[in-house]
Amino acid sequence: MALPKIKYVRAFTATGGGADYHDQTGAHWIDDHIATPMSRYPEYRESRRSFGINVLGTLVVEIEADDGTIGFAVTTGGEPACYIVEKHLARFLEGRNPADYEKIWDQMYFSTQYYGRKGLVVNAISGVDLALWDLLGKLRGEPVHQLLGGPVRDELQFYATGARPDVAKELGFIGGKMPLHHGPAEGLEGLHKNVAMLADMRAKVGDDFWLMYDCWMALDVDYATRLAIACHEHGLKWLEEAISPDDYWGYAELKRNVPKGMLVTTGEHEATRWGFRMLLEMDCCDIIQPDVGWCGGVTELLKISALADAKGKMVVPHGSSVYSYHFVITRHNSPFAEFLMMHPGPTEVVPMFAPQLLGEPVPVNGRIKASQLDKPGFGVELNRDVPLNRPYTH
Ligand SMILES: C[C@H](O)[C@H](O)[C@@H](O)[C@@H](O)C(=O)O
Ligand SMILES: [Mg+2]
Repeated sequence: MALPKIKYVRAFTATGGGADYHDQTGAHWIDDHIATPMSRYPEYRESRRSFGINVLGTLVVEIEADDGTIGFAVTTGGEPACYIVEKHLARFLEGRNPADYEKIWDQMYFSTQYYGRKGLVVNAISGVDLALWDLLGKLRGEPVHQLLGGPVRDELQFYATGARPDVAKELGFIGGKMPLHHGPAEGLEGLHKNVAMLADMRAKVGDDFWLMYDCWMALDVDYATRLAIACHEHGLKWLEEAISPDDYWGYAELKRNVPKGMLVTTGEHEATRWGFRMLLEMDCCDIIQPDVGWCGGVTELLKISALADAKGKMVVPHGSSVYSYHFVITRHNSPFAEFLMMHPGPTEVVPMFAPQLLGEPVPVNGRIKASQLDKPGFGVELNRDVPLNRPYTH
């Protein structure tokens, strides 16, 4: 059955949380003195918003077919991503068959390679690719996970990212990943505080609940090694994104340095099959964590995941709501998923991309059943009460 052609591609911005989940107002655990590469500057140490972690905002991509069906997706990118979608990428979609996602992806990537390859440009490509898969699912009347080969398990299980693993345990999650608060610029005193916080949380959750640290690129190999060794007695399951995503050599060294039994993970700020091939072939980590809204979309994540599977590595995508859930449930080497706790405490489960997605499923007792992901496409609709701005047209 011939599918209707793509008629329009439109790009909008939205602010206030959602896909750019760091774009929060008021007191929130996700902006509470968290260590970053900017922590070496005291004026930028207290708040990540102070150095602009939320400067982009959300990119909303809409793709409308000839028959009026609309696929959409949200990711991080804001106004500059809108420009790239409207002025550059749209030409490779309008008039095309929505099922031609391989050729469309190839043309989006290689036409922007001279100024893209990672970051904002690949975020924009990812947003278009996700909207295309949403449209394809809606046109075929199937959830995206079915287009990817279908579930390999009956439910997803989640670990929770946030400042309260003790609450996450009560809520039924399989583990808790905490933000690291102190980096090298805060010296030995900061290192001791990091270890003490883990020890305190271990005492609260008991010996078997997973505890992880997310270091958000803030450390160097020496500090990360010392932190890993000091945290080992408190059962740290993994040290995440400890150093710069560009320092593949540093990750390979850190992975050799950490105590046996502790995992090194990274990848949320890596992009494309080529970037992840580097992480895998240089043995940088035990688990790769691509964000499907930043790494190239579903079309590219399929390739990244197959690379990792061939090397016996797990792929646990960075928290990206339904966009990763539909993928994770179809892959054996993705045995669990991340749920980012976006409640300010966090003491409650709220939809990760709130308020942008209507019908966004949330874990109950730390799980989402495959049957909850059975609507066409990614199974969500754009909340039209969220103010949208279309800064460019073509
Ligand atoms: C909690 C971390 O600092 C980031 O805010 C988080 O978004 C990301 O690193 C994650 O793995 O969820
Ligand atoms: Mg992370």
